[in-house]
Amino acid sequence: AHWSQFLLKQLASLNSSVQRRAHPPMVFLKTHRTGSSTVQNILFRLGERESATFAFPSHTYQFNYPDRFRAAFVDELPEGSSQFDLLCSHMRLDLREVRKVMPQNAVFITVLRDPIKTFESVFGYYTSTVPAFLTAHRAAAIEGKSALSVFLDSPEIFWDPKEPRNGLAKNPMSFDMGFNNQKWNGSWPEDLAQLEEAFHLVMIAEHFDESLVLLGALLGLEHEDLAYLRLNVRAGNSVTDLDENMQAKVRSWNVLDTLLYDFFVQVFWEKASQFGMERLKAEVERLRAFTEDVRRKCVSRAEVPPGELEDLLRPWQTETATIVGYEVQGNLSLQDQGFCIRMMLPELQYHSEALDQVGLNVSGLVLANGTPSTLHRTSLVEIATLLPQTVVYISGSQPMSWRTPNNTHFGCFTHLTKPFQVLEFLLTN
Ligand SMILES: Nc1ncnc2c1ncn2[C@@H]1O[C@H](COP(=O)(O)OS(=O)(=O)O)[C@@H](OP(=O)(O)O)[C@H]1O
Repeated sequence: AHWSQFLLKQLASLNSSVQRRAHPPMVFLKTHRTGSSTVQNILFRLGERESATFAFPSHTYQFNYPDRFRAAFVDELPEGSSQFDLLCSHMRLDLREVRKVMPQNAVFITVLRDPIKTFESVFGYYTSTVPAFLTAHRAAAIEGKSALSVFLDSPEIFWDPKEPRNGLAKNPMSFDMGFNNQKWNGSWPEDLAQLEEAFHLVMIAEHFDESLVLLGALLGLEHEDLAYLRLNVRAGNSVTDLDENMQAKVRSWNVLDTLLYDFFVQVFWEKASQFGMERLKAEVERLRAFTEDVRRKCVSRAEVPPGELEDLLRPWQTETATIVGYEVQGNLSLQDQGFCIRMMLPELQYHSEALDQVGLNVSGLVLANGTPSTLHRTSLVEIATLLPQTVVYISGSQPMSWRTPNNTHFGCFTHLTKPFQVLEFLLTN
């Protein structure tokens, strides 16, 4: 309740100084395990501050992944908005469908990471949701070996290309970008050329700060907009060190991702040289100095294990990976607190606690009058505290989400430690 109240206050001050968007609309293709949550957090903050209209998925926090994106996956345009300004949730790209939703002048951005690091991270993080990985994990447990090395010894044994949930099991970045990720085919060069044309900037995780400077130049952003904390980081003991032999195996299993990455690294340096290499270097130094100050101001402790984090600041964990987070400094002014917390707020909490509060503010007033009819998207916790009588049920296919019976309101189980207790509470009240 404490945090929610705080965020509500923040919202009130936000609403009183609504700033219109000064940037072109934007699509950020959120690729998996590439640093994309860090970029998304920058965009969430920007969009929130400028009262952008987000194109959010109508269910949970991603667009029916791993299905290919369809315009129908997007929630309705809110009343009073003439267009979507920002789309930045996980999806498997379909350019034509995205263009149906976003304005014509939308800027397209994504981020790619070294394919070896990406695959190691995807494997470690999504072991239990990708069937190919899970089977290898079980086989390895019997043999007492590392799951990744068992998988890489003979990936084809574990990988059923017809199983849609195996999308991330081979060339995960190519999969997210909408390619046929199974094998090279004749349409690859053409698809790649099309992507190069469509994307104004493909950020490179290994040159993250350089990427941010280019992003800033593209969108006219200040250092304050670009300061960031690395989000969604695995604890050291969840990361598998790969020797050269393993690295070679990862590379050959993910040869399309290697092609994709190498191609866009080259495109990246072309953009950088158009910007000016000396200028880029100087800007990166300034951005780093500024970001260092912000970090000192905001963070009292980094790499905090999940068990020691506030619910609000605890990142989503998977069965096989521990994700660490941050503790916020005490003694900050309310405004600084709002800024710092947003910078460390994990994706799911940002969705449910900050962005959906635009609706909550309205509903808060409406609730006071006892008519919940305009209650907008909000978190289950808020509903539980504010409106214990509301009948909320869990939609069968999405165990992480809930919605009201008339389908007008939904949310995600995000920072709840014991979601089912809350559900029980709701049902018995
Ligand atoms: N700024 C920056 N630069 C480079 N790398 C970064 C950055 N921020 C996050 N990370 C690393 O990216 C991994 C998390 O990626 P995502 O947020 O895209 O993951 S997710 O698919 O949304 O779960 C995760 O990688 P691993 O720790 O190797 O798993 C993060 O450590």
